[in-house]
Amino acid sequence: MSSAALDTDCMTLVRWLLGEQRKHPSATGDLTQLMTAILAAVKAVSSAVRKAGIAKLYGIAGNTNVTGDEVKKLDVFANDLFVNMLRSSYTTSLMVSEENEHCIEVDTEKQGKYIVCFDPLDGSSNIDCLVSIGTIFSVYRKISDGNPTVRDALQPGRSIVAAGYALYGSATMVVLSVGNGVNGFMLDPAIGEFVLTERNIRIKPRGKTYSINEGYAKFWYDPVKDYIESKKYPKSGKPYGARYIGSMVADVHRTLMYGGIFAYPATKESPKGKLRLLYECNPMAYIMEQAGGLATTGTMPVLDVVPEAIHQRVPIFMGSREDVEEVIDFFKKYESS
Ligand SMILES: O=P(O)(O)OC[C@H]1O[C@](O)(COP(=O)(O)O)[C@@H](O)[C@@H]1O
Ligand SMILES: [Mg+2]
Ligand SMILES: [Mg+2]
Ligand SMILES: [Mg+2]
Repeated sequence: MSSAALDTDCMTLVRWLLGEQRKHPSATGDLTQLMTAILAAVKAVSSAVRKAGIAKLYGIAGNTNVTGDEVKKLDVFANDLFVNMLRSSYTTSLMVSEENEHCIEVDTEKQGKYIVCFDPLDGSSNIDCLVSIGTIFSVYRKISDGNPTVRDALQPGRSIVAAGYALYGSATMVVLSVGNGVNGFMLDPAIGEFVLTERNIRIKPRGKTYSINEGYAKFWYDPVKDYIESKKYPKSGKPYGARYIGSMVADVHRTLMYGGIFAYPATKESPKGKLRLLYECNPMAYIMEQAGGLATTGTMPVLDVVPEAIHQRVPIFMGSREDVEEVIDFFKKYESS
Protein backbone atom coordinates (compact mmCIF):
# COMPACT_ATOMS: atom_id res chain seq x y z
CA MET A 1 0.00 0.00 0.00
CA SER A 2 1.37 3.46 -0.82
CA SER A 3 1.64 5.85 2.08
CA ALA A 4 -0.61 8.23 0.10
CA ALA A 5 -3.53 5.89 0.86
CA LEU A 6 -3.17 6.60 4.59
CA ASP A 7 -4.70 9.90 5.67
CA THR A 8 -2.67 11.31 8.53
CA ASP A 9 -5.00 14.28 8.87
CA CYS A 10 -8.44 12.65 8.63
CA MET A 11 -11.58 14.50 9.62
CA THR A 12 -13.16 12.42 12.34
CA LEU A 13 -16.69 13.12 13.47
CA VAL A 14 -15.54 14.42 16.84
CA ARG A 15 -12.92 16.67 15.20
CA TRP A 16 -15.62 17.96 12.86
CA LEU A 17 -17.95 18.64 15.80
CA LEU A 18 -15.21 20.51 17.65
CA GLY A 19 -14.84 22.70 14.55
CA GLU A 20 -18.58 23.40 14.54
CA GLN A 21 -18.44 24.18 18.25
CA ARG A 22 -15.77 26.82 17.61
CA LYS A 23 -18.17 28.65 15.26
CA HIS A 24 -20.45 29.29 18.28
CA PRO A 25 -18.37 31.10 20.92
CA SER A 26 -21.03 30.47 23.60
CA ALA A 27 -21.04 26.69 22.99
CA THR A 28 -20.12 24.62 26.03
CA GLY A 29 -19.08 21.42 24.27
CA ASP A 30 -22.04 19.51 25.70
CA LEU A 31 -23.36 18.53 22.27
CA THR A 32 -19.97 17.09 21.33
CA GLN A 33 -19.97 15.18 24.63
CA LEU A 34 -23.49 13.91 23.94
CA MET A 35 -22.50 12.79 20.44
CA THR A 36 -19.49 10.97 21.89
CA ALA A 37 -21.93 8.91 24.00
CA ILE A 38 -24.10 8.18 20.96
CA LEU A 39 -21.06 7.18 18.89
CA ALA A 40 -19.89 4.76 21.59
CA ALA A 41 -23.29 3.07 21.50
CA VAL A 42 -23.31 3.02 17.68
CA LYS A 43 -19.88 1.37 17.62
CA ALA A 44 -21.00 -1.29 20.10
CA VAL A 45 -24.16 -2.05 18.10
CA SER A 46 -22.15 -2.12 14.88
CA SER A 47 -19.68 -4.56 16.40
CA ALA A 48 -22.50 -6.79 17.66
CA VAL A 49 -24.10 -6.77 14.21
CA ARG A 50 -20.82 -7.72 12.50
CA LYS A 51 -19.67 -10.40 14.93
CA ALA A 52 -20.23 -14.05 14.22
CA GLY A 53 -21.26 -14.20 17.86
CA ILE A 54 -24.31 -12.20 16.92
CA ALA A 55 -26.14 -15.52 16.79
CA LYS A 56 -26.60 -14.94 20.51
CA LEU A 57 -28.46 -11.76 19.65
CA TYR A 58 -30.73 -13.29 17.02
CA GLY A 59 -34.36 -13.83 17.76
CA ILE A 60 -37.05 -12.42 19.95
CA ALA A 61 -36.86 -11.13 23.50
CA GLY A 62 -40.30 -12.52 24.19
CA ASN A 63 -42.40 -9.40 24.70
CA THR A 64 -44.05 -6.64 22.67
CA ASN A 65 -43.33 -2.94 23.12
CA VAL A 66 -45.78 -0.09 23.67
CA THR A 67 -46.48 0.36 19.94
CA GLY A 68 -47.19 -3.34 19.53
CA ASP A 69 -43.89 -4.47 17.91
CA GLU A 70 -42.45 -7.85 18.80
CA VAL A 71 -39.22 -6.94 20.63
CA LYS A 72 -36.00 -8.59 19.40
CA LYS A 73 -32.92 -9.34 21.53
CA LEU A 74 -30.92 -6.80 19.52
CA ASP A 75 -33.61 -4.15 20.22
CA VAL A 76 -33.05 -4.68 23.95
CA PHE A 77 -29.25 -4.73 23.65
CA ALA A 78 -29.19 -1.52 21.58
CA ASN A 79 -31.68 0.20 23.86
CA ASP A 80 -29.68 -0.62 27.00
CA LEU A 81 -26.54 0.73 25.33
CA PHE A 82 -28.09 4.04 24.28
CA VAL A 83 -29.84 4.58 27.61
CA ASN A 84 -26.69 3.80 29.63
CA MET A 85 -24.29 5.82 27.46
CA LEU A 86 -26.56 8.89 27.43
CA ARG A 87 -27.42 8.60 31.12
CA SER A 88 -23.74 8.71 32.03
CA SER A 89 -22.83 11.51 29.60
CA TYR A 90 -23.89 14.38 31.92
CA THR A 91 -25.58 16.06 28.93
CA THR A 92 -29.11 14.67 28.96
CA SER A 93 -32.11 15.12 31.27
CA LEU A 94 -34.76 13.08 29.56
CA MET A 95 -34.89 10.36 26.91
CA VAL A 96 -37.65 8.95 24.76
CA SER A 97 -37.04 5.50 23.30
CA GLU A 98 -39.20 3.31 21.13
CA GLU A 99 -38.59 0.53 23.62
CA ASN A 100 -39.72 2.38 26.77
CA GLU A 101 -43.36 3.17 27.41
CA HIS A 102 -42.58 6.30 29.43
CA CYS A 103 -39.91 9.01 29.22
CA ILE A 104 -36.66 8.02 30.94
CA GLU A 105 -35.54 10.64 33.45
CA VAL A 106 -31.83 10.87 34.24
CA ASP A 107 -30.79 11.05 37.92
CA THR A 108 -30.71 14.70 38.99
CA GLU A 109 -26.96 14.79 39.65
CA LYS A 110 -26.25 13.56 36.12
CA GLN A 111 -28.74 15.73 34.27
CA GLY A 112 -27.72 18.00 31.38
CA LYS A 113 -29.47 20.48 29.12
CA TYR A 114 -30.56 18.14 26.32
CA ILE A 115 -33.49 15.84 25.58
CA VAL A 116 -32.79 12.87 23.28
CA CYS A 117 -35.37 10.83 21.35
CA PHE A 118 -34.22 7.61 19.70
CA ASP A 119 -35.11 4.43 17.90
CA PRO A 120 -32.23 2.27 19.16
CA LEU A 121 -32.62 -0.40 16.49
CA ASP A 122 -34.59 0.36 13.38
CA GLY A 123 -35.64 -2.38 11.00
CA SER A 124 -36.00 -5.10 13.66
CA SER A 125 -37.73 -7.45 11.24
CA ASN A 126 -34.55 -7.47 9.11
CA ILE A 127 -32.12 -8.52 11.90
CA ASP A 128 -32.24 -12.27 11.49
CA CYS A 129 -31.84 -12.24 7.68
CA LEU A 130 -28.80 -9.87 7.74
CA VAL A 131 -30.48 -7.02 5.87
CA SER A 132 -29.40 -3.48 6.78
CA ILE A 133 -30.68 -2.00 10.02
CA GLY A 134 -30.06 1.30 11.79
CA THR A 135 -30.41 3.68 14.71
CA ILE A 136 -32.24 7.04 14.60
CA PHE A 137 -31.83 9.94 17.05
CA SER A 138 -32.74 13.58 17.61
CA VAL A 139 -31.61 16.11 20.18
CA TYR A 140 -33.63 18.98 21.66
CA ARG A 141 -32.93 21.62 24.27
CA LYS A 142 -34.73 21.21 27.58
CA ILE A 143 -37.37 23.95 27.73
CA SER A 144 -38.82 23.58 31.23
CA ASP A 145 -37.29 24.85 34.45
CA GLY A 146 -36.51 22.34 37.18
CA ASN A 147 -37.12 18.66 36.70
CA PRO A 148 -37.71 17.64 33.08
CA THR A 149 -41.30 16.84 32.13
CA VAL A 150 -42.95 15.16 29.17
CA ARG A 151 -43.51 18.67 27.74
CA ASP A 152 -39.76 18.77 27.04
CA ALA A 153 -40.15 15.70 24.86
CA LEU A 154 -43.22 16.94 23.01
CA GLN A 155 -41.48 19.67 21.00
CA PRO A 156 -42.09 19.89 17.25
CA GLY A 157 -39.30 18.74 14.95
CA ARG A 158 -38.61 22.39 14.05
CA SER A 159 -36.91 22.74 17.45
CA ILE A 160 -34.38 19.99 16.80
CA VAL A 161 -30.79 20.98 17.65
CA ALA A 162 -29.15 17.94 16.04
CA ALA A 163 -30.40 14.74 14.45
CA GLY A 164 -29.09 11.81 12.52
CA TYR A 165 -28.93 8.12 12.03
CA ALA A 166 -26.50 5.24 11.93
CA LEU A 167 -26.81 2.71 9.14
CA TYR A 168 -25.42 -0.76 9.79
CA GLY A 169 -25.17 -1.66 6.11
CA SER A 170 -22.35 -3.01 3.99
CA ALA A 171 -20.41 -0.46 6.04
CA THR A 172 -21.44 1.49 9.14
CA MET A 173 -22.16 5.15 8.52
CA VAL A 174 -23.42 8.00 10.68
CA VAL A 175 -25.31 10.75 8.87
CA LEU A 176 -25.62 13.88 10.99
CA SER A 177 -26.94 17.43 10.89
CA VAL A 178 -26.49 20.11 13.52
CA GLY A 179 -28.55 22.59 11.53
CA ASN A 180 -26.21 23.62 8.74
CA GLY A 181 -26.37 20.87 6.16
CA VAL A 182 -25.82 17.13 6.29
CA ASN A 183 -22.57 15.18 6.46
CA GLY A 184 -21.84 11.44 6.36
CA PHE A 185 -19.12 9.74 8.42
CA MET A 186 -18.03 6.17 7.67
CA LEU A 187 -16.82 3.98 10.52
CA ASP A 188 -13.24 2.92 9.83
CA PRO A 189 -13.09 -0.32 11.82
CA ALA A 190 -9.29 -0.30 11.73
CA ILE A 191 -9.11 2.82 13.90
CA GLY A 192 -12.58 2.76 15.45
CA GLU A 193 -13.32 6.29 14.24
CA PHE A 194 -16.05 7.82 12.09
CA VAL A 195 -14.36 9.60 9.20
CA LEU A 196 -15.98 12.27 7.03
CA THR A 197 -16.61 10.68 3.63
CA GLU A 198 -19.81 12.39 2.39
CA ARG A 199 -19.41 16.14 2.69
CA ASN A 200 -22.48 18.40 2.46
CA ILE A 201 -24.95 15.80 1.20
CA ARG A 202 -27.61 17.30 -1.11
CA ILE A 203 -30.55 15.27 -2.38
CA LYS A 204 -31.38 15.48 -6.10
CA PRO A 205 -34.39 17.72 -6.83
CA ARG A 206 -36.07 14.75 -8.54
CA GLY A 207 -35.43 11.01 -8.47
CA LYS A 208 -36.55 7.96 -10.40
CA THR A 209 -37.49 5.60 -7.58
CA TYR A 210 -40.45 5.16 -5.23
CA SER A 211 -40.19 3.26 -1.96
CA ILE A 212 -43.38 2.08 -0.27
CA ASN A 213 -44.77 -1.22 1.06
CA GLU A 214 -46.92 -2.00 -1.94
CA GLY A 215 -48.37 -5.07 -0.23
CA TYR A 216 -50.78 -2.74 1.55
CA ALA A 217 -52.09 -1.15 -1.69
CA LYS A 218 -55.54 -2.55 -0.94
CA PHE A 219 -55.72 -0.29 2.12
CA TRP A 220 -54.39 2.92 0.54
CA TYR A 221 -56.44 6.08 0.34
CA ASP A 222 -57.08 7.61 -3.11
CA PRO A 223 -54.28 10.24 -3.21
CA VAL A 224 -51.65 7.56 -2.52
CA LYS A 225 -53.25 5.09 -4.93
CA ASP A 226 -53.32 7.69 -7.71
CA TYR A 227 -49.82 8.99 -7.02
CA ILE A 228 -48.23 5.52 -7.18
CA GLU A 229 -50.29 4.70 -10.29
CA SER A 230 -48.89 7.86 -11.93
CA LYS A 231 -45.33 6.64 -11.22
CA LYS A 232 -46.00 3.17 -12.64
CA TYR A 233 -47.97 4.24 -15.69
CA PRO A 234 -46.74 7.78 -16.49
CA LYS A 235 -48.47 9.66 -19.33
CA SER A 236 -45.01 10.38 -20.72
CA GLY A 237 -41.47 9.29 -19.93
CA LYS A 238 -40.28 6.19 -18.11
CA PRO A 239 -41.97 4.61 -15.10
CA TYR A 240 -40.19 4.94 -11.74
CA GLY A 241 -38.30 1.94 -10.36
CA ALA A 242 -39.41 0.43 -7.04
CA ARG A 243 -37.16 -0.26 -4.03
CA TYR A 244 -38.29 -1.26 -0.54
CA ILE A 245 -36.03 -2.72 2.11
CA GLY A 246 -38.34 -2.45 5.10
CA SER A 247 -35.78 -0.70 7.33
CA MET A 248 -36.58 2.99 7.41
CA VAL A 249 -32.94 3.99 7.85
CA ALA A 250 -31.83 2.00 4.80
CA ASP A 251 -34.76 3.14 2.64
CA VAL A 252 -34.26 6.78 3.62
CA HIS A 253 -30.48 6.64 3.19
CA ARG A 254 -30.85 5.25 -0.33
CA THR A 255 -33.44 7.95 -1.08
CA LEU A 256 -31.06 10.62 0.24
CA MET A 257 -28.12 9.36 -1.84
CA TYR A 258 -29.92 8.51 -5.10
CA GLY A 259 -33.05 10.70 -4.99
CA GLY A 260 -36.71 9.71 -5.21
CA ILE A 261 -39.39 9.25 -2.62
CA PHE A 262 -39.91 7.12 0.51
CA ALA A 263 -43.42 6.80 1.89
CA TYR A 264 -45.21 5.18 4.78
CA PRO A 265 -48.73 6.50 4.32
CA ALA A 266 -51.85 6.29 6.45
CA THR A 267 -53.91 3.29 5.39
CA LYS A 268 -57.46 2.18 6.07
CA GLU A 269 -55.94 -0.37 8.48
CA SER A 270 -53.48 2.06 10.14
CA PRO A 271 -55.13 5.48 9.84
CA LYS A 272 -52.06 7.23 11.33
CA GLY A 273 -49.47 5.25 9.39
CA LYS A 274 -46.89 3.15 11.21
CA LEU A 275 -43.79 5.24 11.74
CA ARG A 276 -43.45 7.15 14.95
CA LEU A 277 -43.12 10.94 14.98
CA LEU A 278 -40.60 11.55 17.73
CA TYR A 279 -37.89 9.02 17.00
CA GLU A 280 -38.45 7.98 13.37
CA CYS A 281 -40.19 10.68 11.31
CA ASN A 282 -38.86 13.90 12.86
CA PRO A 283 -35.13 13.10 12.81
CA MET A 284 -35.37 11.78 9.24
CA ALA A 285 -37.50 14.77 8.13
CA TYR A 286 -34.88 17.10 9.64
CA ILE A 287 -32.07 15.38 7.72
CA MET A 288 -34.11 15.49 4.50
CA GLU A 289 -34.89 19.22 4.81
CA GLN A 290 -31.28 19.96 5.73
CA ALA A 291 -30.22 18.16 2.53
CA GLY A 292 -32.60 20.21 0.37
CA GLY A 293 -35.45 17.70 0.28
CA LEU A 294 -38.91 17.70 1.82
CA ALA A 295 -40.93 15.63 4.29
CA THR A 296 -44.71 15.89 4.53
CA THR A 297 -47.59 14.05 6.15
CA GLY A 298 -49.43 14.72 2.87
CA THR A 299 -51.04 17.86 4.24
CA MET A 300 -48.33 19.55 6.35
CA PRO A 301 -44.56 19.47 6.87
CA VAL A 302 -43.69 16.68 9.31
CA LEU A 303 -41.45 19.04 11.30
CA ASP A 304 -44.44 21.33 12.05
CA VAL A 305 -46.56 18.62 13.65
CA VAL A 306 -47.00 19.42 17.35
CA PRO A 307 -46.65 16.10 19.20
CA GLU A 308 -49.33 15.08 21.65
CA ALA A 309 -47.92 11.76 22.81
CA ILE A 310 -44.39 10.38 22.83
CA HIS A 311 -45.18 7.29 20.75
CA GLN A 312 -47.54 9.01 18.31
CA ARG A 313 -47.48 7.91 14.67
CA VAL A 314 -47.73 10.07 11.54
CA PRO A 315 -47.99 9.32 7.82
CA ILE A 316 -44.83 10.35 5.98
CA PHE A 317 -43.68 11.07 2.40
CA MET A 318 -40.08 12.22 2.13
CA GLY A 319 -37.32 12.70 -0.40
CA SER A 320 -36.57 14.76 -3.50
CA ARG A 321 -38.31 18.14 -3.45
CA GLU A 322 -40.17 17.81 -6.75
CA ASP A 323 -41.32 14.26 -6.00
CA VAL A 324 -42.71 15.25 -2.59
CA GLU A 325 -44.37 18.34 -4.09
CA GLU A 326 -46.16 16.05 -6.52
CA VAL A 327 -47.56 13.96 -3.64
CA ILE A 328 -48.74 17.14 -1.90
CA ASP A 329 -50.55 18.12 -5.13
CA PHE A 330 -52.36 14.77 -5.19
CA PHE A 331 -53.55 15.37 -1.61
CA LYS A 332 -54.68 18.93 -2.51
CA LYS A 333 -56.64 17.62 -5.49
CA TYR A 334 -58.66 15.32 -3.25
CA GLU A 335 -59.05 17.93 -0.53
CA SER A 336 -60.70 20.35 -2.93
CA SER A 337 -62.89 17.77 -4.72
O1 LIG B 1 -43.09 -3.97 7.35
P1 LIG B 1 -43.64 -2.63 7.07
O2 LIG B 1 -45.07 -2.46 7.52
O3 LIG B 1 -43.46 -2.19 5.65
O4 LIG B 1 -42.83 -1.60 8.01
C1 LIG B 1 -41.51 -1.26 7.76
C2 LIG B 1 -41.10 -0.19 8.70
O5 LIG B 1 -41.12 -0.69 10.01
C3 LIG B 1 -39.91 -0.42 10.69
O6 LIG B 1 -39.14 -1.56 10.68
C4 LIG B 1 -40.23 -0.02 12.10
O7 LIG B 1 -39.08 0.25 12.86
P2 LIG B 1 -38.61 -0.64 14.11
O8 LIG B 1 -37.91 -1.86 13.59
O9 LIG B 1 -37.71 0.33 14.80
O10 LIG B 1 -39.82 -0.98 14.93
C5 LIG B 1 -39.23 0.66 9.83
O11 LIG B 1 -37.86 0.59 9.90
C6 LIG B 1 -39.73 0.34 8.44
O12 LIG B 1 -39.75 1.47 7.60
MG1 LIG C 1 -39.85 -1.87 16.76
MG1 LIG D 1 -37.90 2.06 13.55
MG1 LIG E 1 -36.77 0.14 16.56
